[in-house]
Amino acid sequence: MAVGSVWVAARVCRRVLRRAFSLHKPHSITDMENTLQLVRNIIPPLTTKKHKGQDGRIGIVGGCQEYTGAPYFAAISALKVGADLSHVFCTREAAPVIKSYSPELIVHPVLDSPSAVRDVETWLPRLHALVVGPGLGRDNVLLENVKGILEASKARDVPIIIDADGLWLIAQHPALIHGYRKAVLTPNHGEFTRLSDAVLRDLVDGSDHREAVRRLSQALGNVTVVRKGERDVMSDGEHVLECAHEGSSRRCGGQGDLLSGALGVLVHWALHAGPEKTNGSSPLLLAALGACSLTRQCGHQAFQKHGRSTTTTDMIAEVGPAFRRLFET
Ligand SMILES: NC(=O)C1=CN([C@@H]2O[C@H](COP(=O)(O)OP(=O)(O)OC[C@H]3O[C@@H](n4cnc5c(N)ncnc54)[C@H](O)[C@@H]3O)[C@@H](O)[C@H]2O)[C@@H](O)CC1
Ligand SMILES: Nc1ncnc2c1ncn2[C@@H]1O[C@H](COP(=O)(O)OP(=O)(O)OP(=O)(O)O)[C@@H](O)[C@H]1O
Ligand SMILES: [Mg+2]
Repeated sequence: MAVGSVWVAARVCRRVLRRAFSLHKPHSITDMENTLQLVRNIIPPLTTKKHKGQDGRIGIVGGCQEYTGAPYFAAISALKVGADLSHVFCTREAAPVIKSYSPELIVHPVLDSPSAVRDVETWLPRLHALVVGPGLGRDNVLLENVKGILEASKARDVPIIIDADGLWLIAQHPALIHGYRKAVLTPNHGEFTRLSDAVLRDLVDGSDHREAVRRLSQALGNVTVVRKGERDVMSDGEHVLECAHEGSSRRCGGQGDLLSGALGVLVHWALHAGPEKTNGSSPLLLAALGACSLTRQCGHQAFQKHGRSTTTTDMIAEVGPAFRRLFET
């Protein structure tokens, strides 16, 4: 790209960011640009010196009789963002279906087995992050196994992203995640309401999303909470970030799964980058901001091409170009 067009791209990006991100207290435009620069800072360089796996080995826990698409969307998104290996831990009957969607994924048919916790535990030392919940369903046997997987992951200090039916489990047993500083919860509107009803004693002003998210995070012992919606609002109980990056008006299923898979990789990168790259900011909040802006950019680009017929598969095809546009120009 010519120097002139690099400059124009950077300027366009800065303008987009000015509109897109805001911090809890009024901050200058420079502050916002700095925040995006911190997201860029955590992205590992592509070099010839690495071995397979170094840029991320991500596990997805989910996939059952009813839902096979959600874990696929999360797992393939993790790969497309830049992870090297993506594992899916699902039920026996979901496994051949998920395998048939893509040869890129490593699929373990263990989630409904009596040895599920041990089976996943043997993989934990090799995983950089676990995304729990996409397409998990609400079967009690599976949820019991997931409780054990969460305990084993915490004991090993593995970063955990909890989404979808994983959040259903947390709403019933908040202690499972309370105070775990390497956890990120990604509720949609309904999931956020369910969690707040379960965890918060006093009512929160529903119109003040920032305060509602901050309060929920605090009540859960400062786990990072990302509330998805017209604007994505995220907090670690102390700081609040907001992402209103232009997305699309399509609300087809699976977009949250794309976000959770992308977040798995970005959380690993952010934690691995170290404090000198994140400049004292919460690595999990930076990862969340990155995943939200990327998902919305994918929606925007896919919608420009496909309009009303846009589906999550079209958005996944945009992950590469969207990533470049946001983080590599
Ligand atoms: N292709 C697939 O396999 C997909 C599977 N999915 C899975 O489907 C399962 C259920 O996820 P859902 O997101 O449908 O969760 P829910 O079953 O909690 O919600 C069902 C629907 O009810 C509505 N709703 C719920 N609570 C609401 C509230 N308080 N206010 C307004 N509307 C509310 C929402 O429209 C929501 O989509 C999860 O395992 C999820 O991962 C989704 O990820 C979509 C794609
Ligand atoms: N009203 C909206 N306007 C613009 N973007 C939105 C809106 N609602 C959600 N999004 C974006 O869509 C993405 C997925 O959020 P959504 O609330 O659809 O998740 P979800 O319901 O968990 O999805 P899934 O169907 O995968 O379970 C997020 O990046 C979010 O920013
Ligand atoms: Mg969801």
